[in-house]
Amino acid sequence: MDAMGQLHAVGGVRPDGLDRAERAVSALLTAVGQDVTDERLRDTPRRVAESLLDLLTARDVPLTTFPNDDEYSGLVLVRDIPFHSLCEHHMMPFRGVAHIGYVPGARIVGLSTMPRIVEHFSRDLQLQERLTVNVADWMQAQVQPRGVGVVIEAEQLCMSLRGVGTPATRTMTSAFRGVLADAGPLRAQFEAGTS
Ligand SMILES: Nc1nc2c(ncn2[C@@H]2O[C@H](COP(=O)(O)OP(=O)(O)OP(=O)(O)O)[C@@H](O)[C@H]2O)c(=O)[nH]1
Ligand SMILES: [Zn+2]
Repeated sequence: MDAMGQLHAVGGVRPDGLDRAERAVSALLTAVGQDVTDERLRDTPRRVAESLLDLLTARDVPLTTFPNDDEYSGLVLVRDIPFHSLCEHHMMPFRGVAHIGYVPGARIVGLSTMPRIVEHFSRDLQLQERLTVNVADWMQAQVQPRGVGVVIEAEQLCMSLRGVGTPATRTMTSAFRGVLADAGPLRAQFEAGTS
């Protein structure tokens, strides 16, 4: 992160990264019994390598804020931000929605920042809990609001499609900072707006 609060890629392609990833996927598929010389799988290692590098390469997030000249002191809640990420245990997707609320201090933040910051931290091998905390801490550090609340509701496909096998089970995680960390009218408004 630079002095302007802009975030830069956490993943990314090294010069020979794509070729090495493609060879590694080819070896992996062979090891699990697939015939990668068959025409139908011939391009699959390249596609998988490109997909992974795409999913794991974060994009920069410009930080756009404006002076809070009107002294807005209520809750700003951006809800139902769709996202998907990859779990760090199985590299299977988890996906759902994020709700981000904040109470402005001296500055208000451009609303499109919220989906962008969720996407930024989603492009990594993640845990739902860490993703939630990453977003809350970034908002608190960069926007310096009076308070922040982040709730994420997601389905972990590693639980739905394999392992315990519970499709449609959703996990909710939350992180609260500043005035939203304590019980009170603003927190109650956040809870009402996200339920
Ligand atoms: N806390 C947390 N756990 C997660 C997340 N994503 C996946 N998990 C869990 O991580 C655990 C990994 O368990 P392990 O026993 O090491 O791996 P496993 O044998 O593949 O486990 P199962 O998924 O239960 O079959 C499982 O309980 C998953 O449900 C997440 O975002 N947060
Ligand atoms: Zn998993």
